[in-house]
Amino acid sequence: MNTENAPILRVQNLSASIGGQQVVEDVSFEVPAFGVTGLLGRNGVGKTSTIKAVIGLIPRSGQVELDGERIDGAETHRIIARGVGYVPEDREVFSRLTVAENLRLAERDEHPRRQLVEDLFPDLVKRSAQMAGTLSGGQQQMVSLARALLNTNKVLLVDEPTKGLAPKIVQEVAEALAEAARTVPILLVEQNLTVVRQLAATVTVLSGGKVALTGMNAGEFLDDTDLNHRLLGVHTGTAAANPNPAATAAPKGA
Ligand SMILES: Nc1ncnc2c1ncn2[C@@H]1O[C@H](COP(=O)(O)OP(=O)(O)OP(=O)(O)O)[C@@H](O)[C@H]1O
Repeated sequence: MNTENAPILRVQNLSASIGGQQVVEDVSFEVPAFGVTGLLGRNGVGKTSTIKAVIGLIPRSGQVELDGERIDGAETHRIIARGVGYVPEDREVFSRLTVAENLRLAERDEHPRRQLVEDLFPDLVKRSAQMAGTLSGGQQQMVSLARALLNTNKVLLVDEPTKGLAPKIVQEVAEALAEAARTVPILLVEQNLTVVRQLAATVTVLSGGKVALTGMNAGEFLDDTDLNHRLLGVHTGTAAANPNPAATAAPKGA
């Protein structure tokens, strides 16, 4: 049970390799039990790999505690069942199933939170009979988020939810995440710094597979032009700037 101020997720000395190459090196950080925590860094620094290592999708060493209990020895499906919701970068909807079928397949709890999901995503209710593969990128992102929110999770790991979406849809996804964060703490990998500023209380920043800073107030980080330039490669002041221009330059299907 989470006691006040105890982190919901504690990652210590996490290392992971892909194809024999170390992509996460001795990473330690905590995710508070409330609100949104940003996991930031330039392209290729190991953000996705860190999330995958936390849930055992890639081989890892080190210690991961969920709500005070070790999960680093467990298999991915058991970690998910213990309350770690995962919203992957590429959304991974079942394109040949309907929206309703995608959601039903994700239901794990005896009493899935259908009402919450319907309230958050009214558009998905209207589209429940539509094949998920024919949805826009933004709508697929909503399906992906909705699937994670149907179950009662202790924490959600959300990987680049606004990537490739048009600005208006980015805002819709951000608002859905803000609502979701009222019910579950979120670790958010996000390149869009406007979204980070809007949602995150604190940030951990990776650089070259290692932690460059952790637990810093998000607003203070984003206001620090030098830090932003050094760690993200962006000049802020224009905190709306995106360190990965491709992420907003080419909205796909949104
Ligand atoms: N399947 C893979 N095979 C080989 N190398 C990989 C694979 N996936 C990731 N990597 C490498 O691991 C490193 C970390 O990648 P990762 O996707 O974790 O970074 P990231 O910070 O999430 O990047 P991005 O912001 O571009 O998604 C990179 O050098 C990448 O090239």
